[in-house]
Amino acid sequence: MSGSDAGATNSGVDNDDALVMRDVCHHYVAGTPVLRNLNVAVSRGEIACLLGSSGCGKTTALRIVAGFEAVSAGEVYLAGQLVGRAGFALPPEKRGVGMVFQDAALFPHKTIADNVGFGLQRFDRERRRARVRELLAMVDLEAHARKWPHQLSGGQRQRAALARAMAPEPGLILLDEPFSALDSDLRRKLSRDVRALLKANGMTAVLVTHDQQEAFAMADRIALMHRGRLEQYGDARSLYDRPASRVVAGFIGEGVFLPVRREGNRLHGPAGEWPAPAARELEGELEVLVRPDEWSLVAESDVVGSVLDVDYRGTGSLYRVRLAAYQEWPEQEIEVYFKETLRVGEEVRLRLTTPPSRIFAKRTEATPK
Ligand SMILES: Nc1ncnc2c1ncn2[C@@H]1O[C@H](COP(=O)(O)OP(=O)(O)OP(=O)(O)O)[C@@H](O)[C@H]1O
Repeated sequence: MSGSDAGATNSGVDNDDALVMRDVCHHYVAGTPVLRNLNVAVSRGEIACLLGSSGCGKTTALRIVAGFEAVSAGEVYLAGQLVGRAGFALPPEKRGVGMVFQDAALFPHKTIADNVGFGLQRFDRERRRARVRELLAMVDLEAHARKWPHQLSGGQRQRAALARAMAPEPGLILLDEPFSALDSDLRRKLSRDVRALLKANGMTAVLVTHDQQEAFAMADRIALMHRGRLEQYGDARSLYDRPASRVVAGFIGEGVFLPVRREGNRLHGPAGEWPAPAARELEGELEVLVRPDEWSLVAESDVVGSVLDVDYRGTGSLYRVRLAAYQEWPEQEIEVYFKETLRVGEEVRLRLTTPPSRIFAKRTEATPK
């Protein structure tokens, strides 16, 4: 494909989508795929997040969108325009994409104001000054306009980097682990602030992080990646409540997998028995995900456990409990969350408040983690 194809649009791509990654594949080393048929679309004004553990390919995906890496197969569209496919990659500077990196990457020998104004060369002097002032006010750094980057705190530098990326009003902002160098309180605050700023300015953004809390705090939709594949793409609630796979269930939130067995229309396990779901493909040896807040303490129950340890959480505590053998099921460790105070070693009687709904085929040695 020639560079002149860069302006081509594709009728199959929704023009409301700021970004479409369609069946994107990538490898650095032949035979070792890093991205496998990745499909992600981001609507205009939306904040999306690529979430996953280290090495799952999220930074590679972001670099492909920015134009720093080419795809091996598949296509990338920005605002309906084809910008990447095998053998063709529109250069980064022609993509209208702003970037914020983990370490801010401000120019060390430019003031904060000059950093923010860097992408505004096409503006005349007065307009540029006014826009820089507006942006510095937006990220609450007016008082620091004449300082050098090393004179700012980490959080201030990230805000300056965001202002620099937003200055030319790009169609898309990419944020690569932007808060990972900051302490957890500041991360939380900055995630909220940055989301509010992006939303107030109608910006579209893609965030990369391995931190679920950050993804939940910032993103409208989260693409959970694992080993180069997309496991699920949806809002935080759907990932938490309705994980599409065991990988998602294990990555998002707390909880343990308990073994269960289907017998006819009943599920049997170490914490009782329940009606089985209709899905017939879930047969034989299965596992259910049980969240810590899905247990209740009861006076009467055959499900008995003893408290192993306590993680105090302020409004309540997360307890690790060892269930005694129940019917033919051996001992199991579970996590339970209660407001009640329990002592280590105390015996507890438990019941699941609702029948388990997140049911998966049991993982075997051959199943990827
Ligand atoms: N330039 C490169 N050359 C060869 N292999 C690479 C290169 N960059 C990344 N990889 C490999 O590609 C895979 C995906 O890396 P990538 O950085 O995209 O993952 P990630 O999910 O962003 O991880 P992290 O959270 O640790 O940054 C990893 O196995 C990594 O070792």
